[in-house]
Amino acid sequence: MKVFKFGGASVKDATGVKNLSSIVHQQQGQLIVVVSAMGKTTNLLETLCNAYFHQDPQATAIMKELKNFHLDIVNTLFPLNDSVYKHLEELFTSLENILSSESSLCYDYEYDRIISFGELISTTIISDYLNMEGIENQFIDIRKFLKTDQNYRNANIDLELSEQLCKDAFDFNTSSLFVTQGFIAGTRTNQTTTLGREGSDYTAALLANLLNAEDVTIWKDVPGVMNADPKEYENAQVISRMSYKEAIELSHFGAKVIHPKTIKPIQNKQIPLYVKSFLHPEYKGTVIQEIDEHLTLPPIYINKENQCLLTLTPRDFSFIAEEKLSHIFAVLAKYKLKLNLMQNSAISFSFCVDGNSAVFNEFLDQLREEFEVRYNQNVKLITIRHYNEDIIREIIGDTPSLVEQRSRTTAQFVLRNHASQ
Ligand SMILES: Nc1ncnc2c1ncn2[C@@H]1O[C@H](COP(=O)(O)OP(=O)(O)O)[C@@H](O)[C@H]1O
Ligand SMILES: N[C@@H](CC(=O)OP(=O)(O)O)C(=O)O
Repeated sequence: MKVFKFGGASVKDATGVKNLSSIVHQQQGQLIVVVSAMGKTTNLLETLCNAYFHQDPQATAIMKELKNFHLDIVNTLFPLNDSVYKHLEELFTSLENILSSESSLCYDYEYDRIISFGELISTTIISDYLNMEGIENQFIDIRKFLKTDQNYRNANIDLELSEQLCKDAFDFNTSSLFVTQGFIAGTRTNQTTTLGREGSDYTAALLANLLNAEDVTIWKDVPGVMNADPKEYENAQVISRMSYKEAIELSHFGAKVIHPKTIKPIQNKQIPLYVKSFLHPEYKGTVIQEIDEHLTLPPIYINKENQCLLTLTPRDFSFIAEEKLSHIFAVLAKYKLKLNLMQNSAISFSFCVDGNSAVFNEFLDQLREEFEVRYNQNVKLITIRHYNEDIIREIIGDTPSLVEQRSRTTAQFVLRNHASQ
């Protein structure tokens, strides 16, 4: 059995759905197709959720935009009397019922039940389209089988329970093709949860792990994992082979092409992961797998924008030692902020976190109770794996860095953004 994952970019319009259908059609044997919300639907649903939660009348207009976007795609793909319209209407009505009811006080809970409609709608359209094209498939509502705790917006999988439920649900004696949602899941009591933004890659990896897939293919709008984001660096080259370790490091440092949680489930079962172009399925793409021999990789360049560089100094001039550090880490954990770089001296601790967190001001207030806090907002963190001096010169030039760090394989630079200078 294989797992294919199609992201929002690959199913952003009717052509994308037809393209998915042609890729799936060429596939022989048992297959699970994991799909994300179409195009930028998740972002739109985030604005809908905010409007709903804050009782903003804009919600009606956003709901209309959501419907029109999907109906435009469906109108291009299906005849007018197709049952897909009824299926979509049911989903739109469920969402409108949520919007017309009073919200609970828990934003994250409301977020997950609203945001999940992106994937429910896309998979409904895709499953119906494949069936219409004669590619018989079974639609699975993954929320019933991929079980998590109640950590809404970044839920943790109950692997044991999910394995048992998924093995029953994905019964290849009943169908050789299943279509299901990435990114969303459910609690034991059937509340909807999500796995963290861009988490559909992770769903594909989890299903592959739980069901012992032969391999996983993530279909992207790029020809594979490249040595830089091709949108930022026109000479970017595809890397044809890469170890799990390299891939997890790249995604950790912010290469957006693979979600960071994707690698562990496939590495644990030694399942190869292919990253391929949905526009050119004939290209080889990248394979990520266990690689014993030493691979010489080109310099790989990752740019993480919108970072905040903070420097903390204890108010009483005491050392930044274990106790202080553990307090800082506890505050970071409390606000669910991920450290992207850190550096300390006798009485200061500097670190980068994503600067667009909604809890950022609260986080600062708590740190200020004990530390003097200085920070630079909107800086960028540049990571160069397998660096050499030439590439550092090419990428960084003589731009002064706010912080610089080098290990044997990785060089990192925190730079001011030109726009914010
Ligand atoms: N090293 C890299 N190699 C390839 N693509 C990259 C890299 N770093 C960032 N990207 C970006 O990742 C995008 C694909 O990921 P993403 O947008 O999450 O796809 P999807 O939403 O379809 O899953 C590409 O369009 C590309 O701009
Ligand atoms: N739709 C979700 C999940 C996801 O993984 O999307 P994509 O595969 O398009 O990155 C999001 O945008 O966060």
